[in-house]
Amino acid sequence: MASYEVSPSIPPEKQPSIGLIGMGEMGRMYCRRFSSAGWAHIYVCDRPENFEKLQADLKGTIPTDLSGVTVLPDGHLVSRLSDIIIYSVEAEYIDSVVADYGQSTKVGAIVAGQTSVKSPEKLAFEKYLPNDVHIVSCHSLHGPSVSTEGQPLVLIQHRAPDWALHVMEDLLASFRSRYVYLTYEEHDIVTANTQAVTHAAFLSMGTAWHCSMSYPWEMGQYVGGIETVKVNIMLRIYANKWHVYAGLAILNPSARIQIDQYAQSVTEQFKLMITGDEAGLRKRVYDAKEIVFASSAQQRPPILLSEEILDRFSLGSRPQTPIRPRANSHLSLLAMVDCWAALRIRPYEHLDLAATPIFRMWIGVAEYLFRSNERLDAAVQAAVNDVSHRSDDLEFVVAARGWSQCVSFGNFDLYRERFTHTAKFFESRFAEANRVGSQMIKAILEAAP
Ligand SMILES: NC(=O)C1=CN([C@@H]2O[C@H](COP(=O)(O)OP(=O)(O)OC[C@H]3O[C@@H](n4cnc5c(N)ncnc54)[C@H](OP(=O)(O)O)[C@@H]3O)[C@@H](O)[C@H]2O)C=CC1
Ligand SMILES: O=C(O)C(=O)Cc1ccc(O)cc1
Repeated sequence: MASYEVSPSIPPEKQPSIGLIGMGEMGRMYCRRFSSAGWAHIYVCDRPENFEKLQADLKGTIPTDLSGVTVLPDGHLVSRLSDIIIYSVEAEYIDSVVADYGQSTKVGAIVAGQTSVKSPEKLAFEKYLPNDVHIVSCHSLHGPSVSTEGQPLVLIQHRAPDWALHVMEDLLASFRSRYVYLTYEEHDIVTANTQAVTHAAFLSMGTAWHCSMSYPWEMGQYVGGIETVKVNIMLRIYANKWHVYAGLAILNPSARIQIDQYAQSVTEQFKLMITGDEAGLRKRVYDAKEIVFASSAQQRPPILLSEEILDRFSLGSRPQTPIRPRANSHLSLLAMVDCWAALRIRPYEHLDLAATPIFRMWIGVAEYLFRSNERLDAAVQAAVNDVSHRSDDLEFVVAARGWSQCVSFGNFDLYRERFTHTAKFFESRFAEANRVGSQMIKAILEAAP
């Protein structure tokens, strides 16, 4: 394929053909977007054994939207026919899938991967793709149910001339996403800082609540304001596919360092709490605040809406008479900022460049606590002096260390067990959480400056 105008408005016979290998959540989302943008030749496949089911699914659910789409039995057929190919398969399998289909790639085609972690994808593409095809990879930095509009979309021009990058830009233009140009290596460092460590915090919350056998928002406690954000995002993550989180944590060489530091920050702060070292904890918290928030936060409007507006997205029934929040140790947040400080991670730089919606909200929650010395002092006070938080905090320490150990062992089976075990505990709440969580994310993103 040579350079040419790429737009769904040119005659169909002049349009490039698009191939999608892997028709799970992300593959289907891309397929729907390409089809409704008017691209005329879209070839898609999943595993061969899913061929009939995929045909039925695409017919049954949205018949009118999916014009231009042809379902094929496997990736060889897609690869032979397509000028631009996007692999959207599990990170764990990218090597074997590209090993199978890579040799069938059409001469001169452009190949991309949607994988959340790029190190294995890069190796697989370099190893198995013929030299006469171009590599321009991509990564939409949001989940399949979030609108693509305005969200960061990473483009990686790896083994390709400039015209091939422009073809990808034109192909994806209808998404109205914001392109972020990175190398493969930069991508993995940024996403370790933003996604992997953030997920570790939310996964730990879920594990801790599961181990306490509690749905905190149904226990008559105050779960409004920033607690609402924590609960909604935790549920959103456990409602997603386990392999997405396992892949980006285990296969990203940088992520282990971040996740390990988070567990260490949690543990060290907890030790200050239980030894009654209020001055030590306060110093540690304020030192971290100075490093992470000193300049950036004060000049920006807050990310989150007011606590009252966040209350609207609370799960469960709301009490007649509002319960005021009890002071909380906020261990998960104190440790997040401690971890950013220890690793010299600058969350606001990532926010501007390549933040996922979840990372944006997580900074928002941390910022809410750290912007106010009054709230921060209350958290430190409660952490050291109010023993009623101890059992929750202890569960959180154990959970954070467990996730860190699991990732450092690189064990996908253990990760799946841990994830699905807790996901089951929360399963009956996913539908409501997805509905309310989507509204919350939309409201927060729309309010973003
Ligand atoms: N979900 C998310 O929020 C995001 C995910 N991503 C990334 O996108 C990729 C896909 O994720 P997602 O769509 O969520 O995951 P899904 O599990 O929903 O989709 C992956 C699909 O690829 C299929 N597949 C596996 N092997 C093959 C093969 N040999 N040929 C064709 N299809 C195959 C899988 O089949 P089977 O299930 O049978 O294995 C599955 O249907 C992952 O790398 C993920 O990290 C990126 C951004 C956001
Ligand atoms: O926003 C998040 O962190 C999510 O959990 C959704 C997500 C998951 C995987 C990606 O590669 C990109 C986005």
